[in-house]
Amino acid sequence: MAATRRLSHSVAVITINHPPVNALSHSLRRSIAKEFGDASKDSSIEAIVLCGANGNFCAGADIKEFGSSTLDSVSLNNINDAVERCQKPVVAAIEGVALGGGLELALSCHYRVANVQARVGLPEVLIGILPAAGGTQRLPRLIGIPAALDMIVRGRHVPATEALQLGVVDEVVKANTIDAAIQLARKVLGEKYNHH
Ligand SMILES: CCCCCCC/C=C/C(=O)SCCNC(=O)CCNC(=O)[C@H](O)C(C)(C)COP(=O)(O)OP(=O)(O)OC[C@H]1O[C@@H](n2cnc3c(N)ncnc32)[C@H](O)[C@@H]1OP(=O)(O)O
Repeated sequence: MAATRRLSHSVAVITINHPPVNALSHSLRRSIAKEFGDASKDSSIEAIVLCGANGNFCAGADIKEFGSSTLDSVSLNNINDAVERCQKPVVAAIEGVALGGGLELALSCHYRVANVQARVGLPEVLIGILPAAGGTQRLPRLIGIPAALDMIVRGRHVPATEALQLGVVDEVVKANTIDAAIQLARKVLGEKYNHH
């Protein structure tokens, strides 16, 4: 399990890979933190796309590690804060599911592109915990308190088209989600340079 990084022109594409659903195990979190930190510091990289392997963005915290002491040593909160604070545009490319900590990671990105088949949600309530990696703050800021509360207290999976209407994602595409995310990142970069 690892996060891997490739370059598309000046956009780093970081792929989260922990089959089958890219659950955020301790070792995956450590790998994401390393790849993201390196990409943030690399002056040849102008923007970052985060995506998942195996047809999913990320199903959230690794439930199988709950109760183990590895939970906090590389916290998802620290990763999310670093993503949010990044000076380079960061775009999440969401395929399959972005659930729990997976959606919280995507919410920390500056933009989100989802495949039309994707689903997003904060199902923590269904297993008796809270979206404790920023979801209770970032989601209401993005879509308003009533809609965010509805998602948080029901824990339902929201289809991509509804997520677009709610404002959880910025764009929905039928195919080539990662390419669309790269394009959005390049568009944002173009706008940045046009303003200077
Ligand atoms: C204690 C404080 C911690 C703070 C953490 C910060 C806050 C974040 C919390 C969270 O993220 S909690 C987790 C939230 N996510 C979920 O609850 C998702 C649960 N999973 C599902 O809804 C479904 O599994 C799925 C992802 C929609 C996939 O469904 P599908 O029907 O396609 O496959 P399944 O047979 O259900 O699952 C396949 C396989 O994957 C394993 N798995 C699924 N989710 C997780 C997970 N979050 N962690 C670890 N493993 C997961 C599932 O157990 C199956 O494994 P096997 O049985 O095949 O070994």
